Amino acid sequence: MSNPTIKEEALEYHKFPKAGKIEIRTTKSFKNKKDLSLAYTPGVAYACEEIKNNPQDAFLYTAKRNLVAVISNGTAVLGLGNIGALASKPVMEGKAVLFKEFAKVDAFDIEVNENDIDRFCEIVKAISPTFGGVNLEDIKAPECFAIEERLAEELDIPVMHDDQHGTAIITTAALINASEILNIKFEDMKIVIIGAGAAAIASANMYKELGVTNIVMFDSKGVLNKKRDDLNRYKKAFISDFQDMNEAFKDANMVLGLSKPNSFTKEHLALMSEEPIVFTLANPTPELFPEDVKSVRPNAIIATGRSDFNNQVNNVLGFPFIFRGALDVQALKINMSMKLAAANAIATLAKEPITDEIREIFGELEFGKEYIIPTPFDKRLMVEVSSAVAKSAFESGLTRVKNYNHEEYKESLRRSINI
Ligand SMILES: O=C([O-])CC(=O)C(=O)O
Ligand SMILES: [Mg+2]
Repeated sequence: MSNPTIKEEALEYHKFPKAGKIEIRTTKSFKNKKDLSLAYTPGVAYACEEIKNNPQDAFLYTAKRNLVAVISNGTAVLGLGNIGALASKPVMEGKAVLFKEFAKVDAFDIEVNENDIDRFCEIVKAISPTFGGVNLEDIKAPECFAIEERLAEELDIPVMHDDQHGTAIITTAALINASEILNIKFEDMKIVIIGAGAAAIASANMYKELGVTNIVMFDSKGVLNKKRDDLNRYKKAFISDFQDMNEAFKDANMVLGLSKPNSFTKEHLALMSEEPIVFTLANPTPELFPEDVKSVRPNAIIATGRSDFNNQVNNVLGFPFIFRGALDVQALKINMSMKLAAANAIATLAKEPITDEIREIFGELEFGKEYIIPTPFDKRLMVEVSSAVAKSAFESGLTRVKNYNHEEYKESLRRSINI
């Protein structure tokens, strides 16, 4: 990851003109004594009383309606590992920036010094009244699974572990389009997954929903198969009959890298089908760089998690818009149907001609091997993904709002970003 030019620039970026990347702004007029009496005492007490009598009114009188908590304990930060809560703060502030800039969602970053599952859940539950949604971030597996399951069950606001589902949704969108370009059916695919952490398990679960059955998964100790006696229940769900990497890669149609640099090699790629799908998503340094992939499989469909190559498969395409949609219908949960709706919306958008704005930033892009998913700057993501999520939440009966008009909602999203 060592890159001296960008390092200096990045540190300057974080430091000036003000330390960090976010600040709080007020949304109401606050100029005189009258404003003071409305915003603060005595006026504020009326809003408190309304909420006390009807908790639902918090969505009317407070920022809860548009506020997401980005919560981490810093145990699995990017590909940097367990760097602790404080050191994770730049990433969490970064997520708050993306929420705001891409989807107009307000987000507080909350770094929690707590690795124990029970205590972590208690902390999140205790602070949850503040928020309309909880985005769990960079929490290591397997703890992340129990934490998300419990919080999703016990809270009445949507909870999503971004590294699991944000990433899974994007890799699914990319897989949907890659398989269409290559004309391979999901049920005929052999998929190798390198890594068995949060994102890997969630991606594999979504691929099963698409109809993929032949998945072989590796963790840092090797292939997940019957011989292993050290697997937790999440990994056990993905044991296969394969014995090693060579056998796994033989004629495989896709490899999904969610691991670390060099966790598989060009020699492995050379065993794959002639036109494989190769997603090397370790951040910030991919398992293999695109030029290495191309050197052995020139016809591959390649994606990384980074913004400096084509096909950025990164959860930034998902979480801002998923929460936008979930917040707008006051969703109670984020279920599989909402996630699949998001993945399909992302996939479909890549097939639309790009806008002039995108052309100015990225040059010409056309649906195909070098452009399988939209860029994060595509404003239409907010319209398409958020509305797909909102509609699916409503149809699943998981919303507080009682009425939902899909076309009206889409129109309001378009208006809010002037497209
Ligand atoms: O932050 C990113 O680029 C994607 C992500 O969530 C991670 O790598 O943990
Ligand atoms: Mg993350």
